[in-house]
Amino acid sequence: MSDYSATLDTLKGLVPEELLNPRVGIICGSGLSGLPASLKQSVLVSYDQLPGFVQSTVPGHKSSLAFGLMGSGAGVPVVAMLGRFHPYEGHKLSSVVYPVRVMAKLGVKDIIITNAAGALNPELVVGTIVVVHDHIALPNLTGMNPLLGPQTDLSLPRFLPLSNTYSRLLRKLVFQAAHDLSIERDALAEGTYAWVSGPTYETPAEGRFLRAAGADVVGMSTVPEVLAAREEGMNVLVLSLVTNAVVIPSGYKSVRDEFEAEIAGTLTNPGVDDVVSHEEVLSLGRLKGDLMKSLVEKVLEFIPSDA
Ligand SMILES: O=P(O)(O)O[C@@H]1C[C@H](O)[C@@H](CO)O1
Ligand code: HPA
Repeated sequence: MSDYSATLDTLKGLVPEELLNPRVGIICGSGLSGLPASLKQSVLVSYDQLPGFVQSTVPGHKSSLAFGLMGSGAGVPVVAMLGRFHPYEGHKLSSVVYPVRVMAKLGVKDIIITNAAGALNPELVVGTIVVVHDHIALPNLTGMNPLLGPQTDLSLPRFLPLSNTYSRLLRKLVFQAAHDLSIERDALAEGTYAWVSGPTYETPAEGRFLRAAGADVVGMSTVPEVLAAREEGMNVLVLSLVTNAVVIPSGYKSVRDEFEAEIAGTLTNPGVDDVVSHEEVLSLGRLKGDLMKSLVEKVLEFIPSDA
């Protein structure tokens, strides 16, 4: 059984009391660790100081929690993970969601989870921020669910409904925030996130499979955190930054056709296999980090204190 009290006691020794009851939790996705850059009264606690925390090992993820006040005016008390944990790093699912459970014990009511994701929906342009309204989690459907195991906390539900996972109120606030900030309409979309384990990116056929199943974007994180947050009773908002396209709209190009065109001397447009890289993912995070930051800050202004 996890010893949250050791983590909480350590935090009490490192973070001033007035910052220790954050209302909102934030998880920064790949390349998005600058989200809380303008925190007021910011206090950083590195994960290696915290019992129960593992380390983020992925480039673009820092291993620290940031406490502080975010947004305009007095600001909203938040705690932000500047780097997250992924199962593909070798972390157990219970470790991946441990910080979310700590956030719940600190009193977090609303959690804003961000990630970098590949577009499956060909209408989604790279750079779009997708407000996630649903998910498909093949790992969950095949027995890799962070809520599996003996029920150690009887106050939490054993059978968690997922039909209302993504808070309608918080999703609407994103569009209100975008409207207030005069962000162009096409910069935002709504969609379904498919969780895969990674660390491999999808083959084109896997991309088509996930698209056919109804997913708009795909990524290697988020869903475990969402499940733990919902189990803990938090309101959940997920924002996915589209960093690359997974399904190439033109689909598969036959190499036989290409060969035959080549020998007939009619080949004009030889096929190329697009590949995605983590560097590309991070560079999009840098490009769109400020937009994501202003959006999140504006949403914070609107979240009712009793939501
Ligand atoms: O932590 P997130 O989901 O933002 O990171 C994505 C998924 C992989 O960790 C990585 C692949 O580039 O980016
Ligand atoms: N697939 C899975 N995870 C990702 C991708 C992708 O194309 N891009 C960023 N994270």
